[in-house]
Amino acid sequence: MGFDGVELVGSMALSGVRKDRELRIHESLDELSTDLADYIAELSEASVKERGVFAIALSGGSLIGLMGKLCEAPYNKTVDWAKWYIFWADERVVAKSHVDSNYKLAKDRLLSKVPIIPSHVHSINDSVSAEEATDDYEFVIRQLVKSRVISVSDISDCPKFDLILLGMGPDGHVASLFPNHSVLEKKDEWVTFITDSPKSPPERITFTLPVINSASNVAIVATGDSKAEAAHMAVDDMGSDLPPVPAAIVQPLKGKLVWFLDKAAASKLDDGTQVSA
Ligand SMILES: O=C(O)[C@H](O)[C@@H](O)[C@H](O)[C@H](O)COP(=O)(O)O
Repeated sequence: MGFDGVELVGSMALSGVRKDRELRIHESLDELSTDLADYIAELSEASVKERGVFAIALSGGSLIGLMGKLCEAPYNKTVDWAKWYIFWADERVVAKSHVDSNYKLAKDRLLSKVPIIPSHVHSINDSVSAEEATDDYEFVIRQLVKSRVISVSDISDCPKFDLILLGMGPDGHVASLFPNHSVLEKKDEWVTFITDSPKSPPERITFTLPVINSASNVAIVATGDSKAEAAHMAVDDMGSDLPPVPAAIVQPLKGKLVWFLDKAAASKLDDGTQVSA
């Protein structure tokens, strides 16, 4: 089966059809962090109950700091960490010990503080080229789909992660899918790479849009004034004249999309005054 559904989702964004997503807008970063931790813990519990495992993909940036409450009570004790399998929706092509590494960020701030099984942490190979690391990573994911650690989508031939967590840049990029970049057109691969990222560092590995849109759950977490315009362009109906920002094309085919925003990032939304309880 091809990726026709993903193309349909793309054209829905272009034609301005109202998108199916939940907005969670918070007064403070503290409230947002608590809600994000609750959301992740609930999805983990549901997935472990249903499948016995929880396959979660992380991104880099401020998202990881905002997940920090997961390391604290009650989550550090109540989450079934041994059932977590960790992946990266995108990674910078640098050594794992490099300050720019998304793996290092997650390890330092989150993974080293909770009892995750080290062999369940599927980071990207940092000792080969971007192209080889991409092939390696897709191979690893294919093996884990075969062994059902990751489900497979019934409507695309993509893996179906239980949760993909994305940050969003001020230009509306998610993972390493940048606006007006040919990486947005990649449909036949699960994982791809770029060597000309507008955000440093230039070499990056990323899930493709079909993989993101095949997940059971996708969350986009964006905070601060600098994200307000991109959030507006991604969340609100922009008509058909403008090319959609990458975050606007994140529309899970069958899964659920939740946006976590603070008031600053939501300040330009058509209904951005609605703060979550
Ligand atoms: O490796 C990366 O650079 C990311 O995965 C990228 O997609 C990030 O999530 C956004 O740029 C938002 O980052 P901030 O939340 O730090 O602005």
